[in-house]
Amino acid sequence: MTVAVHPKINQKNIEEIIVKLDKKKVYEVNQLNLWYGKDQALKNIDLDFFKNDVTAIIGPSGCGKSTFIKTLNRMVEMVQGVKTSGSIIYQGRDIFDTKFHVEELRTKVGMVFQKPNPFPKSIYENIVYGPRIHGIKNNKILDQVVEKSLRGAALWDEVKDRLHENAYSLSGGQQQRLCIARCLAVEPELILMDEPTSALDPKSTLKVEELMEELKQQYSIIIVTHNMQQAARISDKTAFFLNGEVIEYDNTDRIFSNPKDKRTEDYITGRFG
Ligand SMILES: Nc1ncnc2c1ncn2[C@@H]1O[C@H](COP(=O)(O)OP(=O)(O)OP(=O)(O)O)[C@@H](O)[C@H]1O
Repeated sequence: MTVAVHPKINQKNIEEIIVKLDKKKVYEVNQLNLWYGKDQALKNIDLDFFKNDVTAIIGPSGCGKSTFIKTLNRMVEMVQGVKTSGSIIYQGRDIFDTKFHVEELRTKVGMVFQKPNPFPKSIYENIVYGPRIHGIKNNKILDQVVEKSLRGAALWDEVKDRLHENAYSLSGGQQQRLCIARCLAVEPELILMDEPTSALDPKSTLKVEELMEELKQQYSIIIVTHNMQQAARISDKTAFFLNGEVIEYDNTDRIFSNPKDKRTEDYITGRFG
């Protein structure tokens, strides 16, 4: 028996279709628009993010990368005069639905910022802060959370003998991994990272990148980065933003080897940005 196959379907895209069907969507962004007062910063964004993928958001300064990532956990609403339209579905639930409390969303979706921002407390207290808020009081359990989170952030071996020292005594790269550990301590499902290595030296950057490889086994990660090599090294998918729009979204190897849009090509080859 012969099976009729559409001429545009070949072995390669059959494999891609199977992978897509297999992968669970974590976020579905539909026709998202965002305005700061009268200025529109995001325009008609349609993007799907998949479980256990690292997705990189790239684009020139001011194109809306940070605004977009801060919309995913509703942090952008802290800015006065912000208006949005469209929908963002997280694991089947509309994040703008009043029944989906923002605290619950931010527990499921952790965030790591550009500059390491530990609390002015001990390493230990930084990690247990979130779990304590969630009602964990038992010291033995908190000790376990601290060890597990620091191991998860590849920092345990470096700090296990100084857990009660102030977090500010750590190097910048260690502080950033502490912030990742603090994020892991509340057991998120997905981690948003806004240029997490831009304030770090190359050695610490490499450590955080290696850590992301580990983390993606368990978490989905969406990362904003200015660093094209970093996007190419660590991500499965890449979205290229320009002037608040998504110009191209595809598998990272395709974006970097064979972009469809001339503007993507110009950006990744350094012609602007
Ligand atoms: N709090 C704010 N109030 C008003 N406008 C803002 C605010 N934050 C960002 N914008 C504007 O929104 C647009 C997108 O900015 P955004 O910071 O999201 O870009 P970006 O791509 O992350 O830039 P960069 O790479 O420089 O961090 C810019 O025009 C910026 O001026």
